[in-house]
Amino acid sequence: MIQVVRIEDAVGHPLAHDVTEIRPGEFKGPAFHRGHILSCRDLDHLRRLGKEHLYILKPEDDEVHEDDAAKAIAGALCGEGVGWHDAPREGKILLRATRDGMLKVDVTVLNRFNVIGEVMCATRHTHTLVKRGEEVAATRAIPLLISRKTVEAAVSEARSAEAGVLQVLPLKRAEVGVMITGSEVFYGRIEDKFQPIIRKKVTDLGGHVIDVVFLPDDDALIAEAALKFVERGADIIVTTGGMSVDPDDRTRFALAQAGAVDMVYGSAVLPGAMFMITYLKGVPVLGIPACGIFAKTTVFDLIYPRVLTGEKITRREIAELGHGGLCLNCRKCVYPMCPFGK
Ligand SMILES: Nc1nc2c(c(=O)[nH]1)N[C@H]1C(S)=C(S)[C@@H](COP(=O)(O)OP(=O)(O)OC[C@H]3O[C@@H](n4cnc5c(N)ncnc54)[C@H](O)[C@@H]3O)O[C@H]1N2
Ligand code: MOO
Repeated sequence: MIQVVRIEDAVGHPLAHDVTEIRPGEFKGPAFHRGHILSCRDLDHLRRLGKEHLYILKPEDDEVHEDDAAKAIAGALCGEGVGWHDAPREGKILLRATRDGMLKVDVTVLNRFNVIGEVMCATRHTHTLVKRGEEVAATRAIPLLISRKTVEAAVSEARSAEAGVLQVLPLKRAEVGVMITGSEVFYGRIEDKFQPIIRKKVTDLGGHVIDVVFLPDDDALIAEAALKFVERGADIIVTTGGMSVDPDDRTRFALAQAGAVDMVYGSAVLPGAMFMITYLKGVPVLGIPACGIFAKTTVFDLIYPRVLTGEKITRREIAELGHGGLCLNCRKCVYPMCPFGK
């Protein structure tokens, strides 16, 4: 139950909720905290905040205070690698990464949770790379007193996500084998431009390049080199070039001959329509088309971190990249602070 009283009559009573003050460009936050015992000295301050009345709360059994609702739903939303340590502020809880890694949001369950009404959770995009301590989401109840049934429905919806609606998955420090294909590079007709690009992308995400091998457009040699990397214990193999439509583009055929399975060739992303991912004796092999030497960011940057979390990439995961998968080729690339891959 909520009772309204004039602020003068609330003196000596605890505040029912945080009272917000906003001074543009200067401050936004609680001027008074829930539980603060109101004194005469507070009255002018409250009037400056536009408050002439306050609530006295007497929650019924079937009602929950916003702070308690926020704690219940936050607990239900968090999976591994996500948590919070601060008390609710103005009824809201900020959820943070408790380790470095990739934020994974169960968007389907998040949408079902937010459709319930009277509760909300706003998140960063799924698959964003985050550092320990960074904000990943925030959640709260909308009313000051919310029905217990609604909180229970929200908690149960959030828990329907097996691993939690929000997780931060650690990235494997991968040992990566790199195969640079193309007879023009192998025979020295042109200088290789791929090696430094791949090395940087691998090391930036904590990986180590085992070796870089150069190969002509020859099925048998490409197949043999890939199998050798598997034998040498590579966690991931990256191949470059030879991914499009001419007869010398052999990489995907060579890998199939080597025994690679679950191959997805072609992606709903530009740059990177000619991308390939396949699995050779369980080792993911990522084929980067030659656009990777021209464009700073490609489908590789979207998929590679996911592979480092151990996610199995199928046609479905590649297809889902189509929405938001068009890079605008900005003069100065600011990825990931742009719509690409979101
Ligand atoms: N008629 C069509 N042409 C192209 C298509 C298509 O569908 N129809 N796809 C285009 C797309 S999309 C891309 S991306 C590229 C993909 O090319 P490939 O991965 O097959 O690359 P290559 O044919 O082997 O080489 C293309 C170009 O890049 C140079 N290259 C390759 N590797 C290196 C390297 N390590 N260092 C320096 N330069 C490299 C190569 O010499 C060629 O000039 O195809 C489009 N074309
Ligand atoms: O694989 Mo290519 O992007 O579509 O240039």
